[in-house]
Amino acid sequence: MVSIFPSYLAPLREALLGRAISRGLLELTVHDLRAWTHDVHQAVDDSPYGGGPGMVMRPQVWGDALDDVLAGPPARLVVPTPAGRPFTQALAREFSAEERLVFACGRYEGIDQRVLDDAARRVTVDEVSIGDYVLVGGEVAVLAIVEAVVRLLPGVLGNPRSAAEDSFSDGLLEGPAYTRPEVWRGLAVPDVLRSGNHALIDRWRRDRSLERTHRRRPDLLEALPADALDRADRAL
Ligand SMILES: Nc1cc(-c2cccs2)n[nH]1
Repeated sequence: MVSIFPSYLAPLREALLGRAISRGLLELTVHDLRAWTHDVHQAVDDSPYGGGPGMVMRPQVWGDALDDVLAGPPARLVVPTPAGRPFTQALAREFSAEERLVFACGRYEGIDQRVLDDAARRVTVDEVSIGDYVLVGGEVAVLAIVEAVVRLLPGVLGNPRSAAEDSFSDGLLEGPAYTRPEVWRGLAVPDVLRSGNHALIDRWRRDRSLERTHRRRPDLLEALPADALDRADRAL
């Protein structure tokens, strides 16, 4: 990763991801973009051509940084931006199959477009958005993207079934989950979950997923392939 706030990416070395690094399941290197500045002020941005608010990140600095960081084994350049294509679970899976990913953390007003155009001459460049809202910099987006990608790597999650069964894997939202105690503040766990009848439990869970998806994300239902819903699903 390349960022002007390298410490913003420190959380990637905590907990699950930290353990994956120490277990050699992945390698993480954070570079300070200012290492590639040449002036005494270490300027990384400048006013936008054509006027307008904010600053744009300078091509020379980014160009030199990416020349160095993209050198070595082939990599895919991921650039978080509100103007990017949506980052989805499918894209997370695609990224998790890559040998190497390089993340460029820019500021909201963006990196000079020529940096991405020049990089696209050598590597695949993915401008991705983690949602329709505006952050100040790309670092938070990189934290989210890296967590979504790394959890899919073999051996990272304790239980591989989790990644296979989490929300979006079957195209539906995850339904409600419960654990002990059976009754808490007068609220009881649905009886079916304590019935031991796993066919019934699976059906109930599927129904809750369909219900929740229909209510909260009807767009996901529309996007499902025709054969994804069986007769029992459609009866819901
Ligand atoms: N989805 C999304 C990305 C971003 C930013 C990336 C870089 C600076 S701001 N905001 N929102």
